[in-house]
Amino acid sequence: MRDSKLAFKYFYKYLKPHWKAIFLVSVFSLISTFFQVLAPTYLGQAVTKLTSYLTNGGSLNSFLEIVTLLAASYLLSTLAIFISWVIMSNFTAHANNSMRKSLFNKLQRMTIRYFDTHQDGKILSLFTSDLDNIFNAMNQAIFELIAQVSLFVGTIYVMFRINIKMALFTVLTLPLALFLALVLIKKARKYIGLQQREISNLNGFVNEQLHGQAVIITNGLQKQSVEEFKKYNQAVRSAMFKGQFYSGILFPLMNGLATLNFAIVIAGGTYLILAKQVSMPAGLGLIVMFIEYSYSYFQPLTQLSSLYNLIELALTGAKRLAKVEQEKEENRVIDGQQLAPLKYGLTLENVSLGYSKDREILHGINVTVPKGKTVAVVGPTGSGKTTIMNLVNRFYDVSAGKIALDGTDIREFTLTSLRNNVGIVLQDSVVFSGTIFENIAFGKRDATLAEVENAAKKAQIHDYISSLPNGYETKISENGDTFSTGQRQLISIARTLLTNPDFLILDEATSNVDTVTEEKIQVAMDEVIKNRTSFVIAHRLKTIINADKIIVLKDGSVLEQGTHQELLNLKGFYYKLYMDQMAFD
Ligand SMILES: Nc1ncnc2c1ncn2[C@@H]1O[C@H](COP(=O)(O)OP(=O)(O)OP(=O)(O)O)[C@@H](O)[C@H]1O
Repeated sequence: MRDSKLAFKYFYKYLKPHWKAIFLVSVFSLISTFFQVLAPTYLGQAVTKLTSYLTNGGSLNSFLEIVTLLAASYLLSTLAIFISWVIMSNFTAHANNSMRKSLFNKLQRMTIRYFDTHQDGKILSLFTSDLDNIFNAMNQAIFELIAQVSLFVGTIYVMFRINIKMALFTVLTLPLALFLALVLIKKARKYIGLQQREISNLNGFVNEQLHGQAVIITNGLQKQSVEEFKKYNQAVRSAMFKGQFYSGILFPLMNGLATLNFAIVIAGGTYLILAKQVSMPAGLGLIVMFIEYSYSYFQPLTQLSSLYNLIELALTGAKRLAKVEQEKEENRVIDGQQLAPLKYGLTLENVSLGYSKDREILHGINVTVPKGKTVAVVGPTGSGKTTIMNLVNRFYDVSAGKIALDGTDIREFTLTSLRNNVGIVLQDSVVFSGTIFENIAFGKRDATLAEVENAAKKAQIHDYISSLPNGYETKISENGDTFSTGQRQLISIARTLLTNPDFLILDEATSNVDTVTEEKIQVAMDEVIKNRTSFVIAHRLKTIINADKIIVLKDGSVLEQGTHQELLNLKGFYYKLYMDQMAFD
């Protein structure tokens, strides 16, 4: 129930600005219904007039007048529908646009924890299936709901005004129709919600598989992958079948009941004529009129039940989008301090972190990175190197202790000023679709070509870019095929050099690149850390032997620290790590 409230609130928020358009759509749909309800009375009267004219010489002119009114009713009803559709298509596109914009903006403000804990495919589903479902439902449901409900009420009212006995014959099957509609709609509701969840799970799985396709192929895991996929697909199929069955079966059932109703109306009308309760022309007119009415009060039941599927999908989508809107955002510390140029450096004081409450990853870390110095963090995989980087950039906040820049807790700076001054070169560097120029100038949109070239030269990637036929204007495809992993890191280093951050975190990617690129990365790294305060997360120890200080991390605690030589002299854990790597090289 609370979830439905959430969905309605969501719709209210995005439809409220369009209240004038919704009002106009309502007015025109009511006008259309009015003429639709009026038309059968003209139809009945036309039959009565025609029968009178044929049997006892009634006036042909009055028959023609009624036929003209009948045609006018149909025309005006269609015109009103047309106007509603024009208004509606316009405002629903606008409302959907605002929803899409808000979702994208919200994602920009979300914490990294959200992205760590939600699969990409599921997030993508919000844009594809959920927003699409909402758009489809808004387009069809708003008009149809108003039109069909008013048609239902209007038809019943007019029927009883015209002839109570005929009206009673006509509504004979109504209780059964309502009962069936309610039972089946309840069932459909359950399975359509399930269908959405299963589709989202399937999307998440497919997305994950696509990302890991190379691993799947190299390990010959295609078969397992297909087996796993079958389970997700089977779950979707099962929910889809039940959802579609219960919502789809309503349509033929209602049609069947409507046809049965025609027979009841004809029988009822014939009885009234035979019992001499109405004249033959009036009776025939009533039969035609009530067949039309019988159709027009069953039509809303049929339409609403087929709309139900659409509405349910939209409500489920709205619930999910509303929940995303409620997600915790990054605390941007809007009223915080601005970070001034670094004077002393960075300190980690007794820093602990657990991504979850029950498992601490870092335990009381103490590190100082003096201004202009390079501190390298080394340690076995899973020791917490990347986690430290996540903390300095405030992707996550410390569970205990404090990280300070020039003595001020980094939580006191505005997030923008902190992030503008802390540059990051990730191990798995990302390139975006666009030109190479745009990719390097990503953090400094107003950079000139000369500045971009200069950064690329220092990052050892200029020669490669120049060798491409379109140079800096070369378009990079979405998955960055133009560049190898190492080259992507060089692009990322060039990007960082251009923004010239005060403090740098560099997660080196030398572990899976060829020796030539490795050397280039080494030169680029030396260039980017020159005269800069930096943290280097090192996987290959020979890349950081010149660091001013090396922190050796093991199981989330600092085991040893010192210069390369000091640590070798210790003959401890670092010494062993280094010797192992040298032997391997
Ligand atoms: N977002 C996260 N949520 C929960 N646990 C995490 C998250 N990121 C890392 N961890 C856990 O924290 C521990 C330290 O991970 P981290 O990535 O910091 O290690 P690392 O030293 O950088 O490893 P590697 O050398 O393999 O990159 C690991 O046990 C990992 O499972």
